Amino acid sequence: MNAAMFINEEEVKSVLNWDDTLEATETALRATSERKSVQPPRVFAQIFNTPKWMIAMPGYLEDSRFGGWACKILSGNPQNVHSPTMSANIVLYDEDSGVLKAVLSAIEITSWRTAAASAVATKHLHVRTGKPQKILAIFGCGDQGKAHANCFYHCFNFEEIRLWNRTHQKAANLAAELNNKYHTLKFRAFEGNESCARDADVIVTATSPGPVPIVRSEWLKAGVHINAIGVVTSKGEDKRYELSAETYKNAAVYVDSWEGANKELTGLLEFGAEMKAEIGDVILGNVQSGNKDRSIFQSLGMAAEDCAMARLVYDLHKRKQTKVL
Ligand SMILES: NC(=O)C1=CN([C@@H]2O[C@H](COP(=O)(O)OP(=O)(O)OC[C@H]3O[C@@H](n4cnc5c(N)ncnc54)[C@H](OP(=O)(O)O)[C@@H]3O)[C@@H](O)[C@H]2O)C=CC1
Ligand SMILES: O=C([O-])C1=[NH+]CCC1
Repeated sequence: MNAAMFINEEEVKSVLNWDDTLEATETALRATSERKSVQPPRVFAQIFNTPKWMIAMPGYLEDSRFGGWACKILSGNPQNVHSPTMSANIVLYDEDSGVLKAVLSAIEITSWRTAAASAVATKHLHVRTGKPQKILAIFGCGDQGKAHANCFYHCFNFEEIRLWNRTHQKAANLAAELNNKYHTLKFRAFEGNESCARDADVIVTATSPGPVPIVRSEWLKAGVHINAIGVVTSKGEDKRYELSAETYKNAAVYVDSWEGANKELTGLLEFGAEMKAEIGDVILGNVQSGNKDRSIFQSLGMAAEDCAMARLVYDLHKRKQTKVL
C-alpha cells in the first residue's frame, strides 16, 4: 500500500472539469435513491456561544466509476473577513481495507458539486419538462453563487443571467468578471432583489440567510424552478430561510436525501410545504408530476456527492501524475 497523499486546492482545481463533476454528482443523487449509498445525518458542532461551527459528513457510495468511502470535515466562522468563511477537507479511504488513501482540500470540490447538484435538479425538474430557460437569477455572489454562475453557463443556454448580492459591488464585480471571461454581455448585476426575481425562469439562492427571506412568492412567475442552497435555520424564534413561507407553500419541494431532510428540514412542514421526492427518484422516473407548477430543490449537500468527487479527483490526479512521470 502506497503512503497516503495530500491533494491541495491548486491540484484539485487543475483537474476539475464540469462534465465529469456533473456525471459524478448525478450518479451520487441517483445512487442515493437506489439505496446504494450510506450517509447518516451529518453531525454539527457549534463552538460555545460563537458563530463558529464544525460539520462531519461520513459516507460511502457504491459505484464502479465514482464509488468511494470518505468523510468530509468542514469548519467555519461566518465573521471571517481576512480568511475564507469555510474550510473543508475530505478524508478518502481504501474501499476494501478502510486504510487512509488521501486527504483532499475540498473548498472547490464543495462549490463545484453543489452547483452541479443544482444543475442536475434544474435539468430534470425544469429543462426536460420543456419549461423556458430565458432568464436565470442568482442571489448571492460568494463562492457558491460564482460556482453556480459558471456551472449554469456551461450547462444551459440562458439569454440573461442576473446576479444579486447584499453588497451590490460584489454582484457588479462578478458580472464584469464573467462577461469578460466568456466574452458575453449575458451577466447583469441587479440592485433590487424583487426586480432580479421577477420574470426569472430559474432561480438560485446561495446566501447565508438572514432573518428576512430574500425571495417572495408574489414576485415569481408560474412554472419557476428554484434551487435553494443556503443553510436554513429553525431554532426556536431564530428562523432563517432564503425563501418566504408562501414560496414554499406554493411549490413542490424536492430534496437530495430524505435522511438529511428528515433531520434538517422539518421546519419546512410548518409552512405547509409539500415535500415531494428525492432528486434521485426524479432521475429514475419514479415521480409523478403533481398539481404544483413551481418546484424547489432544497439542497442540503450529501456525503455521497463528496465520495463521488473525492474518487473522481483522486483518479484524475493520479492519472495526471502518471503522465508527468
Ligand atoms: N447545499 C449545499 O450543498 C451547500 C450549501 N452551502 C451554503 O451556501 C451558502 C453560501 O455559501 P458560500 O457562497 O460558500 O458563502 P460565502 O461566504 O462565500 O458567501 C456568503 C453570501 O451570503 C451573503 N449573505 C450573508 N448574510 C446575508 C444576509 N443576511 N442576507 C443576504 N445575503 C447574505 C453574502 O453577502 P455579502 O457579500 O453582502 O456578505 C454572500 O453573498 C451558505 O449558506 C452555505 O452554508 C455551502 C456549501 C454547500
Ligand atoms: O454539503 C456541504 O458541504 C455543506 N452544506 C452546508 C454547508 C456545507
